[in-house]
Amino acid sequence: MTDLLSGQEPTEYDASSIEVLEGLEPVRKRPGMYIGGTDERALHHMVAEVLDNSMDEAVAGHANRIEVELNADYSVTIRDNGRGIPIDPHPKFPDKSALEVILCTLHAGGKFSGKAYQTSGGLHGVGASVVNALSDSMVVQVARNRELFEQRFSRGIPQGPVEKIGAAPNRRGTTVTFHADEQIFGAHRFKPARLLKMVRSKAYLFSGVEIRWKSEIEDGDTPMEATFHFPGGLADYLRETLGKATTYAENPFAGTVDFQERFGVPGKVEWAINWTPARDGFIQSYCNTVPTPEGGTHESGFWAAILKGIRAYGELANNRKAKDITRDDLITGGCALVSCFIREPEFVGQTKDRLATTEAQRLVENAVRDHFDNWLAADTKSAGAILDFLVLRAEERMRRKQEKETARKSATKKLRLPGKLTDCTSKSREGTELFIVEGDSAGGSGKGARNREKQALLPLKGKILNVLGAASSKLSTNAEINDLCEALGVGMGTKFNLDDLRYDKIIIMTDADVDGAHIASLLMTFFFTQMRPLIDAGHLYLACPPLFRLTQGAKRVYCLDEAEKNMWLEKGLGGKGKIDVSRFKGLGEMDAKDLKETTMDPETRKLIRVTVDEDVPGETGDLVERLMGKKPEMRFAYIQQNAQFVEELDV
Ligand SMILES: Nc1ncnc2c1ncn2[C@@H]1O[C@H](COP(=O)(O)OP(=O)(O)OP(=O)(O)O)[C@@H](O)[C@H]1O
Ligand SMILES: [Mg+2]
Ligand SMILES: [Mg+2]
Repeated sequence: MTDLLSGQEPTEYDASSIEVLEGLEPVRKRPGMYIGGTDERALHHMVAEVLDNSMDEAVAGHANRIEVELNADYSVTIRDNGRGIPIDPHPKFPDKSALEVILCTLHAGGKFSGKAYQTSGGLHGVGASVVNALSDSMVVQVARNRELFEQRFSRGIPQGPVEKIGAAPNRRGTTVTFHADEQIFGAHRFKPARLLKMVRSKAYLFSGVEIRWKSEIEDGDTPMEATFHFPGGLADYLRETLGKATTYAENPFAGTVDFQERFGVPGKVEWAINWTPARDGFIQSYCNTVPTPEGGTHESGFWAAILKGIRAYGELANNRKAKDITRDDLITGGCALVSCFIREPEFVGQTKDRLATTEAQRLVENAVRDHFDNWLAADTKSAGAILDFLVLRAEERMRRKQEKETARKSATKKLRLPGKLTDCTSKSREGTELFIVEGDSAGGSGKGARNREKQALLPLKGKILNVLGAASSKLSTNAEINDLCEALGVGMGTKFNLDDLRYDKIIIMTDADVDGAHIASLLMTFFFTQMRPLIDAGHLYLACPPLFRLTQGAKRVYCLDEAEKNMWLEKGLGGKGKIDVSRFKGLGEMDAKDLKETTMDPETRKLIRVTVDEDVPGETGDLVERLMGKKPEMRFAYIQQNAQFVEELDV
């Protein structure tokens, strides 16, 4: 089709069509980057992306009904009665409809400026196009101006232009039907129960929408048809979640505050919380109806309001012990739902797991605080019960800490600690972390980067490699292994006792290269064979050091791998000038500040909890393989899979 030689006008083969192909290719190559993997969770996330777009349309006030249908062939249809995706030619690509640009181009969307949407879950302009790229068939129908249009795609490639297929006198909106590509997702299939749960929670999050569910596939007692509309919002959601459990407050503390009315900025927050002796506490938070399983600023704002409120109430009630209540006591004891809507939210990571917008903290805290004070004052019976319950929890926690402290003190007295251990100063195990680092150089910047009170460092020499896989008789005579055991305060194999463990988190921090992955996998194998309960109790973690630092003017980002780097290069950081790429060869090359920010500081780092999946035979072997593999996306896939383990609750 090139035409310089033939002298013909290049008509179809123009720059824009090239961009479309390049645009979606990385999505199929590295689905993990865009949809968090190729596993069951990622598959279900495909529905979330399309549903989120309809929810955005509803929250913006343009739709009040959404239908979600799981069809017999496992394709999914999502229909809304919103404005309909625009189908007129796109100003930048005049030979294409906006619909095609949206579905075939990354970072094309109507939610960047806040003109068409005020507080949307969508913000990257990638969701719909990613689903399109990963579907072997996608059909989009748009009813606009009394006419019905349709365009078909396969694996992100249009199968023809957008066409008018009929009249639509009484209807408007968008209908998307997609079938996930088995080349990408293999044998994973949609689970009706899981989809239903997602659909219901969306309906709870926005009372202005009615969501209809229909499934042609049976799944236990999951209904084949249902209609969800919850005018009671989160308060009802919480009541339903808690079921018959007795609660300290008869009615949950629940409410909603419009930021526009209160603070003059767009958005709102809705919340519901109650306390019960019947179960452990939990919090499920959302921003613009997108679940944020890792929390973030809206959650911290919420807890800050509750904490200050309860302490102030304790003071009023002359309960001196109220001041001992900490945020942890609240979190472990309270059952909470928080949903905020803000403009241009900033999330950490591609899958929007944690909210980063700093302003949200202040907005939510201020909004909730007044209401909480009033609520406590108005219902002194509930308030008293909650206060007593929380004080009790605080006392219990302090007693446990005291016990542990004495245990640790006597343990440390008996113990000889290895000379190269840089220990933390905290006297109790609670909240402490041991970073196992590779070599002395990384140890150097680690010392500057750590939090002295809570974070300890143990450098291990490379030669430990030779013995980690060995039988335990050989292990026990090895000096490096002995140092490791002494630092941890535990023995190996049958001599292992979890109660003696001197730290809360054991974090393997190796270079983000093949050697590093090798050492990490050997260490994991060691823990798996010699100290298995430590893994099962959730104490073992992997640090995630970045591979690259990109700077553009004043903007700076760190990238975990090549794919993420390429994504940023393509997208730009939003700063001025050219993008400068520097590659970290090893942890030792990073200065303390960078190391802290990217890898060690609990506020900004990312950690992977190491888990053992019982259902998958040979999982550890496989895991070692994957971590040792040269491909960064393998590592990423592993990260995502573990994330799934933690987040199962928050579909
Ligand atoms: N159901 C819909 N109704 C109306 N417009 C839609 C609908 N679905 C998608 N769009 C339009 O298509 C654009 C692109 O959607 P896409 O999901 O790709 O990105 P996004 O929602 O902007 O951001 P994100 O990648 O975070 O989801 C949206 O910004 C919106 O303008
Ligand atoms: Mg979207
Ligand atoms: Mg898009």
